[in-house]
Amino acid sequence: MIKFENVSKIYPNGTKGLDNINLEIEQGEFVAIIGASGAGKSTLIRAINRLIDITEGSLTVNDIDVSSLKGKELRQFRRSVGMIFQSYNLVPRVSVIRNVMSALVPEMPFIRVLLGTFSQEEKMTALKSLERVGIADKAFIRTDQLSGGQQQRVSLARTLAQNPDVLLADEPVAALDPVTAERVMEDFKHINEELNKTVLINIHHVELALKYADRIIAVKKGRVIFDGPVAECTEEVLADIYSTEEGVANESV
Ligand SMILES: Nc1ncnc2c1ncn2[C@@H]1O[C@H](COP(=O)(O)OP(=O)(O)OP(=O)(O)O)[C@@H](O)[C@H]1O
Repeated sequence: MIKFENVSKIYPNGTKGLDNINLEIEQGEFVAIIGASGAGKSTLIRAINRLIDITEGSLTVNDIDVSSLKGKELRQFRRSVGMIFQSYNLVPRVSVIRNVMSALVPEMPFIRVLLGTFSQEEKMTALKSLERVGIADKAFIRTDQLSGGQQQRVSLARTLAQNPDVLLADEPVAALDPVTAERVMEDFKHINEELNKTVLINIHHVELALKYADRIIAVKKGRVIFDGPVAECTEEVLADIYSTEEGVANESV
């Protein structure tokens, strides 16, 4: 379980990124975090694997106090809470399978990703992860020869290969065309349902959030202003989420 208790984040310049967040997310949930630009979505998701430090409150993942982790413990923890970024973060000039295998060896030196040898078992694990997202046939192709959607699926396979309990994704489909974005969301859904991984996606596309997630958490000015099942996230709720003092923001629903 991921548990936020009275969590706030104040950035060094005084901006309040999170303002007294209280949340409980059970293992196996598929949660979409929505909200206007600057609402605090990235801050919330990045706090979970300590890419940012919270300034108040308590944040635990499976009873581990995230704020207290250091060094090796933190690195180990990050293997159980995988992160997928909008920009894929892959090594472009090596094969797809090498990118995936790099997740299997903690702190693998870059040179081993490029040139190193991998065991048969490592290869099989990587291939299984690629199969899970439907691109095992691309395993031996250079990563930079794949489309954006395929690269995002490699990134997903790489994270899966480290066998995390939780998958965090920060705008994973923002750079993709609508059809490819749906395909990647379907991959997340299968992984969530078949492997019981918790999935937390921070996403601008409300229609994708409503289609694939089970639970919606909406943030505004660092606060949770809606938390409930998709069915309860009505037009009125959405209008409130994206409303500004001047009216409904253009980028909204
Ligand atoms: N490193 C930082 N230093 C200072 N303020 C920051 C920093 N990162 C984010 N903020 C501020 O914290 C608030 C929340 O930002 P955050 O990036 O979490 O929002 P978001 O909902 O993810 O936005 P977007 O959808 O545009 O990515 C914003 O006011 C932002 O300007």
